[in-house]
Amino acid sequence: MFRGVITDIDGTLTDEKRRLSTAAIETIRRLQESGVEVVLSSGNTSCLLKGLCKLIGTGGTFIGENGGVYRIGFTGELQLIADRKIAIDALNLCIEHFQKKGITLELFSYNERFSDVAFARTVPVEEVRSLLADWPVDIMDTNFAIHIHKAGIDKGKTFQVVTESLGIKPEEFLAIGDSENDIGMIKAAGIGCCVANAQERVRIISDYCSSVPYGEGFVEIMNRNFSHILAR
Ligand SMILES: O=C(O)COP(=O)(O)O
Ligand SMILES: [Mg+2]
Repeated sequence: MFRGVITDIDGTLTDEKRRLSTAAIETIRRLQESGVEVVLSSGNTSCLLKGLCKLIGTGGTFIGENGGVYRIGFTGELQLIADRKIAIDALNLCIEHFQKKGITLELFSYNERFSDVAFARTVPVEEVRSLLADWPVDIMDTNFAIHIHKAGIDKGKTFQVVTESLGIKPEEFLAIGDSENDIGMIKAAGIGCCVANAQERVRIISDYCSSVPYGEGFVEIMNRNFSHILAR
């Protein structure tokens, strides 16, 4: 029986417009109140995640910026896994490169990030990847944004750090996501799941994929794995 759930947000708890599924929120609340530790794990910023933990009703632990930051519970201090100097240098190269083409990158929450940078998918991610091919950075396409961070930063690695603090083994967690930035945690958990709208490279490494997309897919997988709690 799983003691924890680590879940992605955009595309997993939300719909394609990033609107949170109310059914998913209700499911998370019932799991958390029944003693299952629900951890939010996202490319989003820590300030958004702090609010989501409180308003959804998790235990307060989250991973943000694709693994660049995390917090344990509601009282933990925000922890930084890596600073973002190299990410900013890489971003500046991209800004210059696309400006020459008359394209201005739309940055997401630049001032609220500590470890990565993120911008709108108005440019081909493969062009960003080839531009930065020799840089010590990782580029993540989450279907909602393009992220650049120091090489090696990953939700899966930070998940291992978080589980140690929580005293719950990674194999006692169910992980669920939709995009390439979730692959590390999906592989590291006891069971790795994805929603029906997941990228193909996520589906092929998942133990189980829901039959319906987005937040309803999350609920389907929770009902399947926590029926002893949710079927009541
Ligand atoms: O921040 C993003 O780009 C997507 O966020 P997610 O990791 O919760 O899907
Ligand atoms: Mg996602």
